[in-house]
Amino acid sequence: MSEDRRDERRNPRGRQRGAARSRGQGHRSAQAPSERRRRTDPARTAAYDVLREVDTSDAYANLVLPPLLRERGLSGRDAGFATELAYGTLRLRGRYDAILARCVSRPLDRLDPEVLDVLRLGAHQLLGMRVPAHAAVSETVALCRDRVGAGPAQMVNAVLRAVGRRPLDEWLDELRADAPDAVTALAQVGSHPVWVTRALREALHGAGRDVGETADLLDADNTPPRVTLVARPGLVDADALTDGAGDDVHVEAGRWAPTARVLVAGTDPADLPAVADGRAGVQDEGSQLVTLALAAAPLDGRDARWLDLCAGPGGKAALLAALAARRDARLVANELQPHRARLVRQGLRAVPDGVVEQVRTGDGRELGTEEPGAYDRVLVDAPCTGLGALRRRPESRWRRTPADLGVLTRLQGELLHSALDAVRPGGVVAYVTCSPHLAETRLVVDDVLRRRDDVTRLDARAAVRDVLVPGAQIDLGPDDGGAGGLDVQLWPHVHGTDAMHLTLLRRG
Ligand SMILES: C[S@@+](CC[C@H](N)C(=O)[O-])C[C@H]1O[C@@H](n2cnc3c(N)ncnc32)[C@H](O)[C@@H]1O
Repeated sequence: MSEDRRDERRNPRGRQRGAARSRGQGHRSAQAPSERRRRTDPARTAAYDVLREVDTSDAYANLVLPPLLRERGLSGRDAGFATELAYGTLRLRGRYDAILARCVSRPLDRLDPEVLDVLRLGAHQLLGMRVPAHAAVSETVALCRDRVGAGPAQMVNAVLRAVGRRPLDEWLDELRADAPDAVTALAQVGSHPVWVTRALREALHGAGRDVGETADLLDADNTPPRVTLVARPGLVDADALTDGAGDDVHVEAGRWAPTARVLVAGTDPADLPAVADGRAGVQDEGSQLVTLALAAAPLDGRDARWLDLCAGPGGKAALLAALAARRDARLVANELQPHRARLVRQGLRAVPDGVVEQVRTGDGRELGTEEPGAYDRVLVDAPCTGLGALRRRPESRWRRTPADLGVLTRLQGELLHSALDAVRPGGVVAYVTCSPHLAETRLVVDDVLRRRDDVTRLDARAAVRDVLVPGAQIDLGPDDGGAGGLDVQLWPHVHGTDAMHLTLLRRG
């Protein structure tokens, strides 16, 4: 640790902790050595503070952590440690709670939330990071004394020693053996809520895949994705994406989308000039694929006016606009939330003048009535549970509830109806969700189709295959001849993308 960092370690009276001790001039308190308040590690403290903020303010960890690291001057290895500790603990919280419940004498929901978060942080250091057991326990006990108080420190010490007595594999075997059923076992080991685990298992089955893949899917959700960039066609050549960036920035081609490049070295994507000026952006490869597929879907007649019905924050709108520019088409981007509509405008800044007809703020459910039959291609990237992007937001799986589904599926159905009214006869609508949940994907589409006789389902798989990197062989699941054989469902554990769903529909 640098001298600068040591200088920041001051006790509440402004005294520097640790420095006096390292000079051998430590003031001895009247407390026994084991009770003496220890210095606390700033990286662990930062991770703890993030967990508390996420718990008490419903904050997103990935918005809380970076400014907190900056504010406290944490960088390099300390910042990396704090990040892995905070995000890893949030992701694997369900697994650790199942293990901790075996080491704590009372139910976990009777512990103070602050103490439970300290225990989770200790469990992640012991079982999920390569922190030596003695350091994991003693540093976490010190954190407990500093942030929560001396009272629970002894209990934290005893519980963490019990957790550290066995390796992770043994704990997981025990969870599997003792779980009341297979879904609970998967949920505990894979650290997902039981209802989410069940829904993902059903979604795999619904897509014709083996439910035995569920554990791999949960594992993939527990693995932070690499940063994927989109080179917006006509605005920047994908092979020139890193031009003007430092020598330490390296990208490699995406697996599926010709527009995709994966950041394999270098840090902040915003350091790339093409990203800074909007010719490129950060975008999951699955999002790129479904957008490219909508633009490529076969269409007879006019192809001049495209609509993005739910555009905020604008990743797909920017790709659509770049594609529209090359085809002399114009794009209207609609978004309900004014602040997200502003983000859409910002995301479209590199698109040539005249291509974006309008960024409008409004309820997409009304657009079909306001502008019937006015568009040739429409994207409905519907608001959804986001169960397909759990790997991006460490805490999100614990926030969603099954009750969210009822509200969302009604909205999704209404937006799809509106889109089908807004497209001209012969035009194409893409229904997209970043969730594989059957209630949000196939069931929404089937329900809308049952109520209308002017819509046919198109072969979305063929449209996706048409836009792939030349030579790429994509496994889109078995062709069962039904809707599952036409729709596309991508998976993190199979494709390395978010679990995006795509249905393509033609009106008339
Ligand atoms: C999944 S996000 C779209 C992501 C976007 N296509 C992208 O790639 O950046 C769904 C968006 O729909 C918006 N939304 C929610 N209800 C809406 C409504 N009734 N009409 C239009 N947009 C709505 C949300 O505010 C959110 O920005």
